[in-house]
Amino acid sequence: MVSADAGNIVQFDNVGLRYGSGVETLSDLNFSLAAGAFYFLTGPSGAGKSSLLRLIYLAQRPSRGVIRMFGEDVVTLPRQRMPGFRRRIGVVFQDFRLVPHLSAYENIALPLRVNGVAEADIDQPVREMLEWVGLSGRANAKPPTLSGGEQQRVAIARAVIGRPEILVADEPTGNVDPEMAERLLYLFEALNKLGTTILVATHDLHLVPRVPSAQLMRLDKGHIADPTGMLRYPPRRG
Ligand SMILES: Nc1ncnc2c1ncn2[C@@H]1O[C@H](COP(=O)(O)OP(=O)(O)OP(=O)(O)O)[C@@H](O)[C@H]1O
Repeated sequence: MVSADAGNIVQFDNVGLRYGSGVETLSDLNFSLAAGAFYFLTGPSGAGKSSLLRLIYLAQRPSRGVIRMFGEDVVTLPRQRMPGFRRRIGVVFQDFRLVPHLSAYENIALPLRVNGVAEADIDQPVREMLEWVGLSGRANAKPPTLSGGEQQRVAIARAVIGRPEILVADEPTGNVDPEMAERLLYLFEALNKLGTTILVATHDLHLVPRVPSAQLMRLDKGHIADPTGMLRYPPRRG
């Protein structure tokens, strides 16, 4: 039997998030993200974009509701299964979050080392990633000596070297110039064409038309505005 969420990589049912005892930061979120699609998440400052992304990359549990990732309920997921789920989700941050005393090469290799990949199987994928993001010549450079755009490309390479099924990026172009922002989007688009689901939170609405296939999710005061109904499940077929 085909379940209602077939084809969805993320599904939120009546999800709410409250920090402390205040009002809910996110309320009544009901949406799904289709595997292989490209989404922009926009909304004013404080709307809850980063909070929503944290729920998706499993850094935060909701206060209520059900979140399914890859078809499984992650709210009740046993703790020991979390690392396995996290490996399927790549994350890119506005402030890069690279390890400053490690070279670009070592930063990109880090997820493989953490996951216990044999040393002999590390060099080739890291070199391929460096080439893909156009930084083969900067392999030995440490993050403080790299430009913002270069650091973000290292961060993207690190996020995708483990071949995640979904890549979540929180304002990834916020600290780079417009030309570099375009270049980063091009990388996200290329990944998407290879089948990776992409979710990019951004203030910058200029980026949206740059990806003609992308769908727009707008968050306002903790609610998702979905005027076209595109985000509802079951996903549209054909
Ligand atoms: N860890 C936290 N503890 C308490 N409140 C929080 C926490 N994280 C976020 N908030 C609050 O939740 C609301 C939404 O914040 P969030 O960072 O998710 O919004 P955002 O849309 O990403 O904003 P911005 O675009 O400015 O980054 C804000 O009012 C913020 O102060």
